[in-house]
Amino acid sequence: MGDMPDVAPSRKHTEVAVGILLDPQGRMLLTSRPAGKPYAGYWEFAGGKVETGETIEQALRRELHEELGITIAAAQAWRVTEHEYPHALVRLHWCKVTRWSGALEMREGQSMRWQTLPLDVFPVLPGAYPVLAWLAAEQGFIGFTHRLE
Ligand SMILES: Nc1nc2c([nH]c(=O)n2[C@@H]2O[C@H](COP(=O)(O)OP(=O)(O)OP(=O)(O)O)[C@@H](O)[C@H]2O)c(=O)[nH]1
Repeated sequence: MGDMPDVAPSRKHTEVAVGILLDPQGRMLLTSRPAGKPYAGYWEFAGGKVETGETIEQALRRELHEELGITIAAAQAWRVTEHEYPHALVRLHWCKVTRWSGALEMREGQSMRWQTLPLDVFPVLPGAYPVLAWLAAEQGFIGFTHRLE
C-alpha cells in the first residue's frame, strides 16, 4: 500500500463533432440514440466521435452522412462544451448546419423529430443541456427548454 495515487488518473477527452441541423423555419433536428450504444433511446443532436486525422468539420460531414444519409455544406463552428459521463469524458464541438443535400434517412434505425423549444422529446442526453440554453437565449425563448421527467 502507499504506492497508489489517491486520485484517479485524468481521463483523456473524447472529441465529438455534433451538428445542430436547422431547417428554414428554425426548427432543430433531434434523433434518438440507437440500441446498443450507451444511453440508447436518449435524444441527441446527430454527430459522433472525431477520428484520428480528421478536422471537426470532416468528422461531422462523415457522421451525418453515415447516420442520416445527407451531405452537408459548410458547418458553422458554434460552441465547445465538456461533459463527464460514467463511460467517457467528452468534448463536444457544436456546429450549426443550415444547408445540406439529400433526403434524411435514418440509417442506424434511429427516430428523428424536428423540434422547437421547449422540446417535447424525452429524455435528452445531459451533454446537450447547455446548448439548449444557448439556443433558447438566441431565440429569446424563456422557460424550461426540455423535460427532466
Ligand atoms: N451525437 C451526440 N453525442 C452527444 C451529444 N451530447 C453528448 O453528451 N454526446 C456524447 O458524445 C459522445 C458521442 O459518441 P457516439 O457514441 O454518439 O459516437 P459514435 O457514433 O462515433 O460512436 P461509435 O463509437 O458507437 O461509432 C457520447 O459519449 C455521447 O454521450 C449530442 O447531442 N449528440
